[in-house]
Amino acid sequence: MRYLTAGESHGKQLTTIIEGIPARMPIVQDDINQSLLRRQGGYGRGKRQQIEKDLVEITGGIRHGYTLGSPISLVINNDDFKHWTDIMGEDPLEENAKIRRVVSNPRPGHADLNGALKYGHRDMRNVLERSSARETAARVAAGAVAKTLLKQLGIEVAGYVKEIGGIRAQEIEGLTMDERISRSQNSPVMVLDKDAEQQMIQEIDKAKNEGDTLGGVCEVYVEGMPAGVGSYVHYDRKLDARLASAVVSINAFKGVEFGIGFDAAKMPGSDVHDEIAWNESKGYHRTSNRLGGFEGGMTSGMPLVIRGVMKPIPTLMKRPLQSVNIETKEAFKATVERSDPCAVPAASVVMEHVVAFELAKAITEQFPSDQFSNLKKAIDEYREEIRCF
Ligand SMILES: Cc1cc2nc3c(=O)[nH]c(=O)nc-3n(C[C@H](O)[C@H](O)[C@H](O)COP(=O)(O)O)c2cc1C
Ligand SMILES: C=C(O[C@@H]1CC(C(=O)O)=C[C@@H](OP(=O)(O)O)[C@H]1O)C(=O)O
Repeated sequence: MRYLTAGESHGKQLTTIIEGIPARMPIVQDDINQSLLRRQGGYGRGKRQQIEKDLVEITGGIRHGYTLGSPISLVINNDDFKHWTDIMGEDPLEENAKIRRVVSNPRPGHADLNGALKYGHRDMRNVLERSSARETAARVAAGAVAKTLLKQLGIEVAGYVKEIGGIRAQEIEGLTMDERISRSQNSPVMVLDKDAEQQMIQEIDKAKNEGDTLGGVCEVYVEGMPAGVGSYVHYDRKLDARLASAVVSINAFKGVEFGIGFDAAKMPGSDVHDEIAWNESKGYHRTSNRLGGFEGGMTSGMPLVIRGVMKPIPTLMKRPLQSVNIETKEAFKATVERSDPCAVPAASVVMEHVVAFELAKAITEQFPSDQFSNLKKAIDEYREEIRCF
C-alpha cells in the first residue's frame, strides 16, 4: 500500500490516491467523513476551520460500497478557495503579481525560507501553500480507508491528547478500547483524563489571549495487532522505525516514543523489559507492556503505545518572531491575521490516521492481499497458528 496527496492549502482542492487496498473490501464514505470532521475539531483551532467543512468525494476505486482493487482517489474541496481565486487561480500575468500578494517575508518555524532556497521560489507562497498542514486532511482520508481495513481485521486504533503546554493527562488504568475512543471523542481537547481537560482548556485560552501558541504530546493506542508484524531482517522493514518516520512526517512533529519511551534512559533493565508468559487462552504474552508493543522491529502482540511530540505553532499572533525579507534583506517581525493557537487535539487525529496507514501497509505486505476475504482468512489462520506455537 502507498498513497500520494496533491493540492495547496488555498487551492481548489486536495486529492489523495491510495494504491494497494485489497479488492472487495466493504467501505462506507461516511466513515471517512467522520474522520475528517474529527480532524477539524478540537479546542484551540483558528478561524479557517469555520470556513471549511471537509467532506470527501470518492472519484475512483470504489463502487457500490466495495473497493475494486484499483487505485482509490479521494477529493476534498477547499471552501476557502473562493476567497483566494485572484491569488491561487490561474493567472500568468506578471503585472498581477501585486494581486497575487507575493510572499517575500519567510516565517520562522515554517518551510518558507528553506523551500525557497531549495526550489528557487522568490514568491514563498509557492512553498507555504503546499507545506501547510492543510495537507493533513488528505492524509486523514487515506488513514480512514486504512482504519476501515484494520477494523474489519479486528484491529482498533485510537488517538488522543496526552499533554498540552506542560499539563499532562494521568494514565487511567483498565480503560477499554471503546472507552478510549468515546472519552477522546467527547472531550473538547480530545483527552482521556477529565481533570487534565479543564487545565488544558485554561492553558489554551491563556496562550490565545497572549497571542502565543502551545505544543504537546499525542498518543496512539492500538489493540488487536497480532505478534510478528514487521520484521527484524532489514532496517526498512522494522515496523517501529516506519511508524517513527510516519509520525515525524506530520507537520510540526519533532519526536516519537514507544511505551515508556525516553524514560527508559533513567531506569535499570529489570524495570524496562517485558517478561514472557504463556497460558492456554492467550498463548504467549507479556506480563507488562513497557516497550509499547514492539521488540525487534516487530509487534509483540501487546497493545501498541506510540507518542509523538508536536512543537508549538510557529505563527504567533501578538508575539511575532524576527525574520528577514528576502528582497530587501531588512529585518521584520512576522505578523499574521489568523493562525491556530493550539492544534495538538487535531494533530492527535492526524497521528491516529498516519499510524493506521502504516499498520495496514505492513499487514498487506505480510499476508495475501489481492482480495479482502483472502487477507481476512490468512490473518485468522496466522492468529491461530501463533496461539498454538
Ligand atoms: C493540524 C495542524 C494544524 C496546524 N496549524 C497551523 C497554523 O494555523 N499556523 C501555523 O503557523 N502552523 C500550523 N501548523 C504547523 C505548521 O504546519 C508546521 O509548523 C510547519 O509545516 C513546519 O513544519 P515542521 O515544524 O515540521 O518543520 C499546524 C500543524 C498541524 C499538524
Ligand atoms: C487549513 C488547515 O490548517 C492550516 C494549517 C496552517 C499551517 O501553516 O500549517 C496554517 C493555517 O492556515 P490558514 O492561514 O489558511 O488558516 C491553518 O488553518 C487545516 O488544518 O485544515
